[in-house]
Amino acid sequence: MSHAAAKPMSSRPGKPLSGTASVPGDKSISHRALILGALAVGRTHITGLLEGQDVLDTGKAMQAFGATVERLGPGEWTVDGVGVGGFAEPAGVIDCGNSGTGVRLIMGAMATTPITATFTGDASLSKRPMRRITDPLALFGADITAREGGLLPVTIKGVQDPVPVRYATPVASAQIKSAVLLAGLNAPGQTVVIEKEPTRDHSERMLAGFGATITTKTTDEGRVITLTGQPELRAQTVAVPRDPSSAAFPVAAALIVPGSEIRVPGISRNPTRDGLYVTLAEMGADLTWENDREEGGEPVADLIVRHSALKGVQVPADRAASMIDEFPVLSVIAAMAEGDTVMNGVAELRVKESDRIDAMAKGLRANGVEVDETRDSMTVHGQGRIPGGGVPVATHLDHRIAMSFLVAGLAADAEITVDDGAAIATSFPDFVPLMTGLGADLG
Ligand SMILES: O=C(O)C1=C[C@@H](OP(=O)(O)O)[C@@H](O)[C@H](O)C1
Ligand SMILES: C=C(OP(=O)(O)O)C(=O)O
Repeated sequence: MSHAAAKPMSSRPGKPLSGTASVPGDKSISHRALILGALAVGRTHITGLLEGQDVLDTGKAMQAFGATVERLGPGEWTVDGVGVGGFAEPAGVIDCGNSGTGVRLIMGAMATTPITATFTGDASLSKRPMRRITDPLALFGADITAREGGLLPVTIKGVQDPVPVRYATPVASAQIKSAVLLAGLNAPGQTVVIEKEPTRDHSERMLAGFGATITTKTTDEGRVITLTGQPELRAQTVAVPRDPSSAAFPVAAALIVPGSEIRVPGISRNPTRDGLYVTLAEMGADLTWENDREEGGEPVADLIVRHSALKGVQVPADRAASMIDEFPVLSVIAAMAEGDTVMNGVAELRVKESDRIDAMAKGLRANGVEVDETRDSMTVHGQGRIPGGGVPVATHLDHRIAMSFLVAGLAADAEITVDDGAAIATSFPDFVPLMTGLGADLG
């Protein structure tokens, strides 16, 4: 992704949306399936893998560390793992492209093996904070150098005889938690992560699925996750469920385009990922869940969404982690609602692929929507309409900013343009055909 040419895109109001939106595999689970597959003994077989650039970059990295990663067909992959502690030293630099999850989890996975690796990424990833990962990895004994400010490129000299770590995450972040747990895999004894707010628990679920001993207890300190180090992970069959964060885009479009009704099958109902859906219900969204079931160790259901008259709400800070990637598109939905929507406790949005509070506020204002922001909150003054017709929105290599504004244009009074939609391929390569298949006018 590092040198992709800018790709201006636009969307405009049109007919109601209808049909089935089969969104791709979950990005978080896809990264973890490749990484744990690489650390297991035997051949892991994955179906429904997200073939977005972020995940493909993680697959390439696992190859560079000595695993064999092969594509059998669409979404169907195998990983022949090297076992915990079996990573080989990569011959070249590990380029994680646009992916915070990829780079941070892989740093954790290699830091307790006596090999050296250098990590880079694109212009967006190169601005994102890495000390939050390198600080706890240094506690295991890894020797780490970073560019000034704790930024990429980062070089990690993994430690031969790591010590286990007890670490309280300073911010709610599944990436920090997961990096520490993955490093703890090759440390003797028990590695403990404590998080005040629950964050997505895919690492815990999948580590248990691959045979690790891992427990989670809720205490006064928060969630205490304890992993017993040096397990033999055994290869698994992983069916990746569909991504609720990708589903948020067609769901949002159906809610705000008059006359729409769509079906979105197989959406995760994992409580660590469902904050957007809780919020939408409070706003008055017409959501019907059907066929509750389990897929790939995750609770899922099918969702039917109809266009709805929505009202603004207060989103509490303690819900932020469970919908952290959905705030950009929520701010579009909020603009189409009546009244103010206040999103609290969202400072982490400032260190994603872009400063998402700033990017959404500027793009919405340019398209006639009033927005206020503080360091860790954003308020959208909903007026039941988005005028649109603004100058092209700057997306800053951020897929979710691009998709959010393309959804906004479907319900705006006039066309909305983004300066660059190339980054959409990092998480949702078939976004355009999926949306046009529902009847949307965008591209
Ligand atoms: O662990 C993960 O797979 C992710 C965790 C979140 O990041 P943080 O841990 O930085 O909040 C999220 O924003 C990202 O898209 C995926
Ligand atoms: C923040 C995101 O991803 P990452 O941190 O993996 O780049 C995202 O997909 O919205």
